Amino acid sequence: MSKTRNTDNQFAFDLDGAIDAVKTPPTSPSKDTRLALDQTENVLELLDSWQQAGWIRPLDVRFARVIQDLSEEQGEAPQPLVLLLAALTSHQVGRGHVCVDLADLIADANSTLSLPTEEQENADSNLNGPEEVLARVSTEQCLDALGMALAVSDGSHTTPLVLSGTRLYLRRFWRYEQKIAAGILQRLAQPSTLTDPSSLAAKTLSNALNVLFKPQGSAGYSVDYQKLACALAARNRFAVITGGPGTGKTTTVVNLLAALQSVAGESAEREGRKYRIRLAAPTGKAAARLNESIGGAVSRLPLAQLPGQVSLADIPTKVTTLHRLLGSRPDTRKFRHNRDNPLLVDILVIDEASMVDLDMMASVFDALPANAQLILLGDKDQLASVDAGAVLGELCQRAPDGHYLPETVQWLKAITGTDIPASLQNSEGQPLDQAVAMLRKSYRFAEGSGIRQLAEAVNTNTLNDSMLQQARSAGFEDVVWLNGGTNKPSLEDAQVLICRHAVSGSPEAFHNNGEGRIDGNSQPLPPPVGYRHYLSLMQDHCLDSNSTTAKWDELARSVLQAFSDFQVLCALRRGPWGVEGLNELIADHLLKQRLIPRAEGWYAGRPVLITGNDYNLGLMNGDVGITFSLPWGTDDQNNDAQPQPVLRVAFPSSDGSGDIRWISPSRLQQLETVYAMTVHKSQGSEFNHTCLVLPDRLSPVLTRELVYTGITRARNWFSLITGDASVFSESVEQRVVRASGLASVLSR
Ligand SMILES: Nc1ncnc2c1ncn2[C@@H]1O[C@H](COP(=O)(O)OP(=O)(O)OP(=O)(O)O)[C@@H](O)[C@H]1O
Repeated sequence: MSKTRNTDNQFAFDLDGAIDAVKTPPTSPSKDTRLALDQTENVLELLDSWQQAGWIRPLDVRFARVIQDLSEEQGEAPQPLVLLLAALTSHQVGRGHVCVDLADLIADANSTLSLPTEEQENADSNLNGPEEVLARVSTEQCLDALGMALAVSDGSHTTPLVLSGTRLYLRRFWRYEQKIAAGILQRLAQPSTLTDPSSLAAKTLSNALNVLFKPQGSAGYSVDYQKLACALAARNRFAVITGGPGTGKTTTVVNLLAALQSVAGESAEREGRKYRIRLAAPTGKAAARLNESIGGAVSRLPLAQLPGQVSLADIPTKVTTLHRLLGSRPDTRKFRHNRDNPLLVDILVIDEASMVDLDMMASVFDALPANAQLILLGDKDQLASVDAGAVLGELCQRAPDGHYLPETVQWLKAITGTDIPASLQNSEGQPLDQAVAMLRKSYRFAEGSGIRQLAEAVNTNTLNDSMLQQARSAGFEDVVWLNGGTNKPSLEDAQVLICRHAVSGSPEAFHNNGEGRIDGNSQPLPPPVGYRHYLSLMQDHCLDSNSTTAKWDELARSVLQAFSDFQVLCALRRGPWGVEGLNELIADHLLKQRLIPRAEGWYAGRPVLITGNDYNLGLMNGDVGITFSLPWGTDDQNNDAQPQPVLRVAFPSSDGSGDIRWISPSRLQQLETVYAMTVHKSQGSEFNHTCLVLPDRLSPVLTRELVYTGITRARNWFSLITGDASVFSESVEQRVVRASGLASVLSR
């Protein structure tokens, strides 16, 4: 269809069906059926009413109005259906989708848009929902209307909306997707000296991998997936290594970097120059965690046995946040490093890549030199990023089945000596498949670990009665479903349970009272704890105004460490089962137990979560601090007065140095108390003991990915409290599917 300026009349034919449909809605005859797609005013009125009902954001309506204005400026009569689709596309981006697939929208508007949300569904509303408004509009009608609108293009010229097949994008997000796809494809197409197994580089790689990975003995895991992952990632300028908790992503990447430096050290072309490597993570918390684990892994490297004279200095151990790496600037989304000012780096490793949204990933590709290697690490099954996109999940969609081409299989055999299982081979595998590796064995959790079994069962949707029964009866040594025996506890009973558990961690509820376990290093594992653990440490210290800053720093470090031994996680924000309700409930209870001096405002012991990046203070979204009362402050109003205690919040420094930053509460802008944290916010963190609280009814937020992420935040102990026992299994049935075109662009 050619693009011409249109009048409403030209649309009459296309939209007849839609207008008709809205005049006689099939499902809700009592509603006002005049709101229709025949007039621009009607659609704008409808959008306004959806906004007033809280179904869509003011931003979504404004976007539709911008499209209207642009159309009018260009002498085009704004098309009602286009305005509606524009607002819905904007709404979907707000929900984390990259685009709207019109075919999905038309097939099932309700579940595609989640409008009205479950909470709003029960409200007494006379409104026509999208399902009713779009009933009998076909995908073709949408495509025709968009095809004729001047505000829409295929991306080849600048328009606010881009249509690609049946996917409708806001231009910005289409551009991000294109940039990422181009960055990946151009890297996958770059030739590598490692491709020829007889080359010096390939032989060095093979030798290095044989030093780094000793032959595996245990039956059933004779394939060393870590070694395969290293080989695949070494060969490609773009690679992804995915795996569940404790599958050795960090260990693998350290070995990979050592192997690559070996290759560089032996390379005549590089004259022995080693690669410039940077390590980054999306949040300060994730960066700090990698910082902690990577140092140990690097120190265990058998460097002396590696070819190429690799030294400790060649393997970085400092992890930075992506924002810092790219050079974020206050008040702008643009980074200091970009295409015109690329990063000075040969290899960039990004950990916890599931948390990286489309916007940030596009910025990474923008700032990366064209021949720099990018390696993404992460757990593909975790929740997707908070903002739009599910980049890692999409890139790893095919990872479980490998899809390795015959030439990849032969190359892997030559380099690693490993026979790739037939189930992972595919003569029609795609280029991206050849650069994605999945780690399949957990080294952190023992075979019998309940955390591991529960996480796997949730992930594969194979939860069964016997497993649930085992959790209820403390049959696992590390998992307990505290009120699993009650199908529908009263809110009061559940609240009492949550409070008690939050204080003590309920060791008595675990198998053998949580006694007698040993950790991976054969050391005794202390029983699970609750918040009393860190609060007692704070109360029992004997520091005073004569104590040095170093002593206070040391105390803050141990209190912060103790705080990370327990965390209540929940799915929702509002209501008694959400962070807001639970934070209040737990704080009140801790006050009653005299563990904190007050339950509101600022007080010693208050744990806080930073909820927005503050570049001036060097604090990042996700950073956790604990409030202390320090004895050496002075009254700001009266300099001659005796020193008064002052409140300061202790944050661990994000550079992994172990330093403590003491910040005055008045300087902190965006934060919340964090006795309870949403599972979303907990991504990238890990706690010795995690308690997951699920509400008394299902909502769209409760998904398999959320439950899996919640369980896998637990290192040693996991407890579950439910408002309704069935919500646990029912949540696992629901999936997060984000609309996006990245996988499809990459598979072309
Ligand atoms: N091949 C291996 N053989 C024995 N132990 C291993 C192996 N790989 C990893 N480990 C051990 O398993 C534990 C988890 O490894 P690692 O931290 O590398 O996993 P990860 O996937 O990065 O974990 P996370 O889930 O925290 O991201 C560590 O104690 C590590 O030393």
